[in-house]
Amino acid sequence: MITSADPDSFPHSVLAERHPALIRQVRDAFPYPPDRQQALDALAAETAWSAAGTAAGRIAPLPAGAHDEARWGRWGRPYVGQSWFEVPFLWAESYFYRRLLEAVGHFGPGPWQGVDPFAPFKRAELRGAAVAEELAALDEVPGLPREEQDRAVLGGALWGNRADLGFRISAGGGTDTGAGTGGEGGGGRGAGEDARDGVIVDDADRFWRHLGPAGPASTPSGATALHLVADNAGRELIPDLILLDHLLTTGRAATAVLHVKPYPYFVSDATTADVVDCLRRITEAPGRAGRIGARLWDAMTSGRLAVRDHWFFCAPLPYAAMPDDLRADLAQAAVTVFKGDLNYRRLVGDRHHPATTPFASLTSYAPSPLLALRTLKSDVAVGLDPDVLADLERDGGAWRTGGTHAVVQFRA
Ligand SMILES: O=P(O)(O)OC[C@@]1(O)O[C@H](CO)[C@@H](O)[C@@H]1O
Repeated sequence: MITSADPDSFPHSVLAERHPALIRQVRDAFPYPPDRQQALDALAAETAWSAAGTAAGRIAPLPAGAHDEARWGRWGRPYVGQSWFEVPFLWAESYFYRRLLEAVGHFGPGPWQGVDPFAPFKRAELRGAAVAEELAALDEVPGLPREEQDRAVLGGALWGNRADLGFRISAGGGTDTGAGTGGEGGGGRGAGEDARDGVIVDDADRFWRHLGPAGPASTPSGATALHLVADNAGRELIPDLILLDHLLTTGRAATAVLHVKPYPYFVSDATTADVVDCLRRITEAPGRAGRIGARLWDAMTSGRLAVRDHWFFCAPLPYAAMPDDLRADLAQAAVTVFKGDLNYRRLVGDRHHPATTPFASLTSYAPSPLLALRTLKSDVAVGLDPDVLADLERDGGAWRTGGTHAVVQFRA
């Protein structure tokens, strides 16, 4: 199990550096009243790594009466009272976001109920020049041969995962709330970069073959719905929505389901409000993007594209432990696409797996065929060819955590 105990490890840097920076940024982005500021300060003190090289505080429970107190009570029983740095990394991060929302009053009651503390960063990114450029580039896609169109939309969704705002806090870019300038650094791929560069496992052809040219009815199960478990909003969710439009309009899927988070999470993870903001941004764009936006809007209003926000998507648990209702929902999918690093950690288990462990064996519990689209931003790596792994190790560098490499992994 991965923890943050080793001071030289990536998880340690997330807890000791990324989380305090995030608390400061959220505090600066809103005119919170004194009680909310004090709650943020208390969280910063509890979660800090002290100058003496030890954990400053111990994990506190949720306040009595919190709407999800029972659930977090169960999930946190082994960990409350311990050091944040000794418990599983996945649990610590997930609980940190839950506590941050508590501190800003997101769950109410009170005037800050429902206010997304990460909204200023997400909005700045949507207003940025990078999004405008990426939307304008869609005008060129219809001129490409069909296979290249497939590759372009899948590559957009894959590399869009590099544009996550939490990742940017430690990549040195910080987040930004300034109109027109937000979210320019550390984003997706630049013009002229081949979407296949840096892809260390590429099962894209198997995915397209599975869906079949004749449409979703030709998948082995006959299922016709494509499910996508979203990750970040903004520069990641826009290409995800474009991928869904592509799958619907080319007949690869009859319907689509987009799974989002029930509350703000991991800085920029998408909620229903973010889907609406992104859809509006696409719809308002000139050219082909605007037409795609209008189609997606129709698909949502007609029910061909559904949005769901199951509570399990913010749970600190691996997907192997998904509840029966979510399992039954995903079982209807021709394919479920899992986006991003955190979903990947939950898919295969947040553990120090040998990197050549087969992806299919670790995900055999999943109720439908699945495709993982992930840029590597944490230590977990599986399903690698031994030669590829040897090359990566020889080159050195932070290939596991730097967002420079990606995987497209399919399990039928
Ligand atoms: O799921 P995402 O958005 O691709 O990545 C989330 C992430 O940035 O957050 C964690 C650290 O906070 C890392 O596991 C991972 O790099």
